[in-house]
Amino acid sequence: MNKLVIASNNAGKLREFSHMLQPLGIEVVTQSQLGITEAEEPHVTFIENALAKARHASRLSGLPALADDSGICVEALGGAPGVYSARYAGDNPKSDGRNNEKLLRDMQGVTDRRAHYYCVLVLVRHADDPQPVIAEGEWHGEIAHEERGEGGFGYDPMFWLPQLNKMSSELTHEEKHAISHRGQAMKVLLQHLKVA
Ligand SMILES: O=P(O)(O)OP(=O)(O)OP(=O)(O)OC[C@H]1O[C@@H](n2cnc3c(O)ncnc32)[C@H](O)[C@@H]1O
Ligand SMILES: [Mg+2]
Repeated sequence: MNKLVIASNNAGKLREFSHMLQPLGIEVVTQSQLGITEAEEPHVTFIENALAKARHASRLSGLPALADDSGICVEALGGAPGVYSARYAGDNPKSDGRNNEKLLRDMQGVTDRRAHYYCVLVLVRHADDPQPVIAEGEWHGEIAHEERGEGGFGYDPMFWLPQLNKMSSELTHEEKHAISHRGQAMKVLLQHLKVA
């Protein structure tokens, strides 16, 4: 398998995937480059949404497809926004800026700031693949009291890493991949595929 379609329209994820996969000589094409529209994400679990996205892109492209479903889960909010992270402040249109503002508002006066990112990656070799390759990762930190930093995407300007004394938006690509939910999941996925 040397060509893959990435079943995502999130520019931040796509940047991270190209950093991770290009050095391995895997040719990647994005679903939007092939004119494939976004899949529905109607499910309440990350894994079901990731499978739906991967199968959709593979069916329409005829290629193996890699999907990522991810989000941030905040302890004090009972795990929200979770699977709804991309559309926390509404989906017309989805906006990282408005999501972060809403999260800051919802966390006003909350002292327990613990949160984790979760990512599940699903690779299907063909649309009806009965044995999708599945890998997951978690990354623990805290929700900051204000936004900071220019790197990353999504909730990164709010995700505080106490051990590093940094926001995840202040990490380089390499630093983020070494420890992030997506970096961990990718490492496991590549082990399954015997690529790395
Ligand atoms: O479904 P696709 O097309 O891949 O793009 P999406 O943005 O809708 O992606 P998800 O449905 O998986 O929603 C995940 C959201 O969680 C957030 N998120 C996930 N990983 C993140 C990361 O590494 N850094 C910052 N935010 C992240 C970000 O807001 C995403 O929009
Ligand atoms: Mg999505």
